[in-house]
Amino acid sequence: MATTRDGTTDGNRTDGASESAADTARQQLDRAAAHLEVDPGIIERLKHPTQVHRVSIPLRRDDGSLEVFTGYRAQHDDVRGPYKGGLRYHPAVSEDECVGLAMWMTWKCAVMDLPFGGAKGGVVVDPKDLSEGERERLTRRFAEELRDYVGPTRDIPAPDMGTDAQTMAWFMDAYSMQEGETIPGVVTGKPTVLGGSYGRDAAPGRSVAIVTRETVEDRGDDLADATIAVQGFGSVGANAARLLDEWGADVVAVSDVDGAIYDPDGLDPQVLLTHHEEPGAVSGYEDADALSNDDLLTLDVDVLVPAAVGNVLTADNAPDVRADLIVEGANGPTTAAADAIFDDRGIDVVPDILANAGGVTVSYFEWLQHVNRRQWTVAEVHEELESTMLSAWRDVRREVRDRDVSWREAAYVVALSRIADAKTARGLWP
Ligand SMILES: NC(=O)C1=CN([C@@H]2O[C@H](COP(=O)(O)OP(=O)(O)OC[C@H]3O[C@@H](n4cnc5c(N)ncnc54)[C@H](OP(=O)(O)O)[C@@H]3O)[C@@H](O)[C@H]2O)C=CC1
Ligand SMILES: O=C(O)CCC(=O)C(=O)O
Repeated sequence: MATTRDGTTDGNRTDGASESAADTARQQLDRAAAHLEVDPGIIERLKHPTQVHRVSIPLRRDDGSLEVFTGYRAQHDDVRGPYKGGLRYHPAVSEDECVGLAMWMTWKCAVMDLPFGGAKGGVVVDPKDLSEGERERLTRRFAEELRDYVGPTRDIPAPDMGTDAQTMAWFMDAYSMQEGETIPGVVTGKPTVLGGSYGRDAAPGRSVAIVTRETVEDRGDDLADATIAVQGFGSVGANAARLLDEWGADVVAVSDVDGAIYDPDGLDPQVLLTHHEEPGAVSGYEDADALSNDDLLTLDVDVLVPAAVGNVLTADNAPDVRADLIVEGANGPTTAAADAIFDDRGIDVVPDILANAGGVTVSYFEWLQHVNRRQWTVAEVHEELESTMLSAWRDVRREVRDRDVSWREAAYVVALSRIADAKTARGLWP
């Protein structure tokens, strides 16, 4: 059983809630399927991953001792293209969490109309407890253990929580050494010197900001008048907060794993540093009020952006949430029970599979750049991302209006229709 950084010991949870990521994903699938005429066999099939690989990763620690870590790669569905999804290093990683996250990747790639399926993996480890050398050795051994299951046309990992471009470079190098040739296409989210795309690091946060801007304006409000609370000031949260601030919104609260800071007059996310930039900088910040991560979620703000871990919005705190709009930066921050409460309370929740999809979208751009052997400028990446996000956001909004359903159901309707059509066209799918 894993011990999480916040002290809980439930192997499937990051917050001790009773709904696992796979439970949530299956309940969301059932709710959305009710709006579509899809063969029930296809829906049943989509409740199960195609394969889950569990590997043991021996690591020689710097002090000479040997520790064995557990890693997973869940491959959910590949009807539309190779499996695609990140690798997470976090103490609460579990098989069940990887399965739920892999399911969300399948819908995310379909809602963005990308030619990929869904996968997710990770290692049960707190990367902050490892030296850089230990992280490199762990990643190389993980890549060796996954060698038979990944590849540019099979399954393409990318960064997620606790991993970054450097992790992808080590993974790509270890895989390439085993294969006997350089194979950059085995991962995306690489450093740009190895064929990575400009703008990939900031892309999930950028898409959260774009989706927030569009949805706020669609509700008839002005982004410049909006107050925003962001849970998690890491890759997704900090990039979203900085862009929203640049576009005129007031980011009044942000947090890291140790707690939140709040200033009703607005923080300056441009000067606040992430843990990666300076460890402890957010919770150690002194010119704002200190709050708990739980308190941040119930602040009286216009927009709440949960951008840290899963299952933070539950049946327990959903009745106390005061935001009018929730935009999911993290994967799976809202349990199905909380979703139903938000529905009843008229609080719109723009789902993860649309909001944070900028990451996998720029991963797709990286793949295109690799195939064409031409690197795009950051301006080209931003322009393409903006237009791809707007097109997906409009597809989903059309379903929200036409079917009078929630944003999550609408996004699932778009995704599921495309997946079901692909399964039907390929034929004999069972
Ligand atoms: N990176 C990517 O490409 C993508 C990530 N996502 C999702 O976004 C979420 C965040 O990922 P990412 O930004 O990459 O991760 P990072 O590790 O860069 O940042 C995570 C942030 O959340 C904080 N945090 C960690 N644990 C907790 C906790 N228990 N309670 C509150 N805050 C916590 C961290 O604090 P501290 O700084 O102290 O560590 C950090 O500020 C995840 O759900 C991930 O799956 C979605 C799409 C793409
Ligand atoms: O870029 C990718 O392939 C995957 C990103 C990811 O893991 C996610 O969107 O949750």
